[in-house]
Amino acid sequence: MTKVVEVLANREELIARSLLVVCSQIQAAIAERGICTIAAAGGSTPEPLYKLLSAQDLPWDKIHVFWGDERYVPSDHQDSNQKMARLAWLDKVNIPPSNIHPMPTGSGDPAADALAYQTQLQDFFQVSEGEFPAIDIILLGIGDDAHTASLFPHTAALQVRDALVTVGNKDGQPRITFTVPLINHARCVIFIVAGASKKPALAQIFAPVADDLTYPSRLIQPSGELLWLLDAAAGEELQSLG
Ligand SMILES: O=C(O)[C@H](O)[C@@H](O)[C@H](O)[C@H](O)COP(=O)(O)O
Repeated sequence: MTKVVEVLANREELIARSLLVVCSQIQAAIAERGICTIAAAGGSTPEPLYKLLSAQDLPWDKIHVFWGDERYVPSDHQDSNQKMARLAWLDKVNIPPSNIHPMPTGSGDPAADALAYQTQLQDFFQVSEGEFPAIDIILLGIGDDAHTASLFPHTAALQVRDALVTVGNKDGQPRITFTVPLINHARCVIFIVAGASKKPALAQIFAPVADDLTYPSRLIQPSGELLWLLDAAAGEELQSLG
């Protein structure tokens, strides 16, 4: 694993740097394999990045978009990560609809929808049961509680090691989420974190010793590249880490 921590002066510079990094990773994946697979993060931080991505001249027909997690709501719900990414980004670029792979949330059974997405991933990446595909880029954020994707502290999802996708739990509300092993098999994981509210969580995530189940982002230790892109409000005390 190669781990890089970059602290940018402010949120605007963080998003500008994130755009450069993501576009570079996309171009490298396409150059190497003719295709790029990228998993979008939810929440509010990445939205301005998605807006900038929508203005990029990229070979969208070679780019496949997945989601690392999804709230268990209809795709037109205000809380939908899919809806946010479509409005900010995917509705504005010439990407084939078949290149967009949203997490299903419509069956009324989160476990069934998680399994359905897992099957979609296995079919797309041509992997067998027990195998984990290497997604080129997985974008992540962290919560103030150090969760990432929908891997919340002290939830069952943190322990799942034999599935690609599972059911997350936020305060009793179901989510669909990538599992820790699927994220850790990515070629490149990029955390994009902004705001002073994330400082306490970052201190625990980067601490030499802390409880992984209490601070789930600690579990993200990919075999490939790990990039932490932070604004100073969140990461000023981590400047020297690499
Ligand atoms: O579905 C979600 O909400 C995200 O996947 C979640 O993990 C998010 O990345 C963090 O909660 C940070 O959210 P903000 O970017 O809004 O701070």
